[in-house]
Amino acid sequence: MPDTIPIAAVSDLTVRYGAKTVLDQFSLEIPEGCVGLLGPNGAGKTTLIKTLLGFVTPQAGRAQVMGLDVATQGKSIRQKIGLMPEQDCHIPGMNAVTFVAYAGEMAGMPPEQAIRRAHEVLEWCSLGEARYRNVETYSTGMRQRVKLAQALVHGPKLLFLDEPTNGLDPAGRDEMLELVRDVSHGKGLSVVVCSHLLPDIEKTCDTVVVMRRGEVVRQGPIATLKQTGGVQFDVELRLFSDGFVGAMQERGASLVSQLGSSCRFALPETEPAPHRLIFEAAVASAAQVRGFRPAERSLEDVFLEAVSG
Ligand SMILES: Nc1ncnc2c1ncn2[C@@H]1O[C@H](COP(=O)(O)OP(=O)(O)OP(=O)(O)O)[C@@H](O)[C@H]1O
Repeated sequence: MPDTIPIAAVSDLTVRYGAKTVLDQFSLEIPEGCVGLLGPNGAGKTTLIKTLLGFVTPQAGRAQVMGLDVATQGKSIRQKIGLMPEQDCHIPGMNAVTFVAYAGEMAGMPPEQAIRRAHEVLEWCSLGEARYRNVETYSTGMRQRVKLAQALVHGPKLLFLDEPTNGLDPAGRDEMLELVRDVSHGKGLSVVVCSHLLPDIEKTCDTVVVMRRGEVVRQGPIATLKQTGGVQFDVELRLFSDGFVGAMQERGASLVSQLGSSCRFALPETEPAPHRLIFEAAVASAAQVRGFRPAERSLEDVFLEAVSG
């Protein structure tokens, strides 16, 4: 369970579309901070977000966002959150500043305040110079940034971003990820990012929730999920040495992988002092060890393991 206060919590939630059950007695606490919501297509991520926003009515269970009940306080929730949807959401014929200010008014801001904030937030999204242009004339990168601006204009405490880097080139993607990181780590907002791009999640999020077929199959801080439990170590040798591998094996370790002079070993789970074992093997085989550290799995490994189980 997360050790921070949940920004959203659902318990025993069941959501069906007709005869199709998408979430079945689903429970989850989303911690504060920047959280990645991952899962294969059809896992139920969008349905969960729609339910949290009060757009989909569950058949059973409870859901709360920032302490507000989704069933009875949907409007208050929508005024306190920002949503950057996956699909375009601009209004044809409207320029960016008018559109973003309109989004602010829809969230309950007085018109003058909404227009002032629209200018500020468009400037922050690097759209200051283009703010009087119709959004239809924008490039894909600019459209993504105007979607972020409309989600931020009313100063939400929680932001939902659905595929924020969709369709962006590498430069646009970096720019968007930097904005997301700044929002979540520099401005103190909680952010939930839905993305299929695991590197994007690693660059922006602290924790992840992995869903599969309407269930949570992994959850926790990315750094913790990537650990191999301290049982595996990466050892960097000056030169690869069969003698060193043999000496490690004699001490109960096994070679997991090798790339050039880098070797990954699985150590006995009961090994109390991995560093001593590595030094002893180096001395016994006259190999030069340049460094070693507990091995980490990639987020992709964590994800694949979670969704294939
Ligand atoms: N309005 C709807 N009516 C019927 N079925 C729906 C509806 N919306 C979603 N579904 C189905 O519910 C399941 C979960 O969909 P959902 O969009 O929540 O998944 P997702 O994890 O967000 O997927 P993706 O990554 O593809 O966006 C899918 O099988 C989808 O076809």
